[in-house]
Amino acid sequence: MEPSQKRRKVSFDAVDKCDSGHGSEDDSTDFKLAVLASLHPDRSDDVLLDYLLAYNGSVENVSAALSTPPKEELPKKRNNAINGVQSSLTSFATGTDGPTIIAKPLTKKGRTLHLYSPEDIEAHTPCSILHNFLPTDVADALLQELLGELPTFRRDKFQIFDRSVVSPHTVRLYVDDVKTQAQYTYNGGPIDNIGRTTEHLLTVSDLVRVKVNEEIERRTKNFQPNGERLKFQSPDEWRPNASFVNCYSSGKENVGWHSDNLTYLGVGAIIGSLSLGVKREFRVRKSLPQSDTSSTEQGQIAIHLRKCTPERAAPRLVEISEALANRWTKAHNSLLVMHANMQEEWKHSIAPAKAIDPHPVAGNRRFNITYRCYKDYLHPSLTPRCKCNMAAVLRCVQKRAATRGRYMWMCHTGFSVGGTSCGWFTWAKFDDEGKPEWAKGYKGNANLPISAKE
Ligand SMILES: O=C(O)CCC(=O)C(=O)O
Ligand SMILES: [Fe+2]
Repeated sequence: MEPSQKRRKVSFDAVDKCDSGHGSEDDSTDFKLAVLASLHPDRSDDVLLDYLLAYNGSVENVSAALSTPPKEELPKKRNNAINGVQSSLTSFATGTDGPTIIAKPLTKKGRTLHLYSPEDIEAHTPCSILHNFLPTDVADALLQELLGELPTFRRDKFQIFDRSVVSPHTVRLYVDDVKTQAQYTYNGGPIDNIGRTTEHLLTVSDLVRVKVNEEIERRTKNFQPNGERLKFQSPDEWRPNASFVNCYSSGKENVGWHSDNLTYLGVGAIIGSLSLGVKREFRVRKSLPQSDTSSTEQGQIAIHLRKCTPERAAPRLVEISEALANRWTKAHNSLLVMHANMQEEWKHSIAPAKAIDPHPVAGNRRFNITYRCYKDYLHPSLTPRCKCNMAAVLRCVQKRAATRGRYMWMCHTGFSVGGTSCGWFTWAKFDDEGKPEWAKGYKGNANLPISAKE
């Protein structure tokens, strides 16, 4: 079969469309969830998943059921509740002095494992979190600035099949060098509200740069095999030059399961993600290849993007409840670092919140500023173009066991409103430092085929 034909499967990257423009996905369940989340933003992912299972995966039937007043009862099919128990992973630690990496998944499909301490988070996910990151006045100034910027934020619009969908939160991309970076595209078209990095975004960018580089070093030394860089991880300093800013203006606003789009970030991407305003729950889960036993996903892990009080730092097995979650110390100002391979192997989301504690300045809003280091050698003027003559997008295969971990360039036009994909794709080649063939200093292809047979 021609590679281009394989790539026509629409489910391949649909969640990307629902997540403000920087995700990737190749799981049809997630694709369906993304469509449903867009159509029913008032329902949580968990509820939508239950409905999907109950209606045998039919998006149409779920949507009809959810739209029918009075609310249709959910047919009983699953007996495992989505929210099982919550635990601190500290209670699973093996008692060694150094950080512990757990080889076996601790989560089962359908369970949420809550991580409260930074130690738990970094030992069990490719993330590290720092609470109270910025000096208070700096955080406040940035928050005020972003509140002033809000009228320029937009909802992403994209097309799934013949349906137009809008993202369940608003976004804006800020770049340091408008002249060259304004050419970035999204969903196969130009981005019409790219802004120049504002004064406070720039001040904070420098603080984030220093901290993220320290965290990369710590991560590499303490958690990566032999204390070395991962394959494709750049040896260069991480220098943010763009920030993708998300605003969730109420508890209903959310972002569905996705991994961030690698097109400009490149392979082994690292992201510094700063939260301001209302606390919200961040969920991560590892993707397992489709051939892996009965389950294709682990249960999800919820990272609390807020400071925990000492008495909550290591709860043992505690029944889950929204009330418990809402009693955590209100914290904006946490910096989450998503390390190399997170985007290739994990997905993340912000689930809708049933209740939120308003923030004294932001009200019901939460901002998330994802500082990104867009590579000059991945500028759209340099990357491959599809048959529509549009800059292609870079994706990593997460699901298919035979090609998992391989990167590809592919046409993305099919998801722009009114657009049709040409179906073009080609496997991508990078050296061990994550550089493509056309980059200065490229040292040869390390991304060899996993399987001889394509
Ligand atoms: O709001 C967040 O914390 C996550 C945002 C996100 O996933 C993204 O910008 O890609
Ligand atoms: Fe993301």
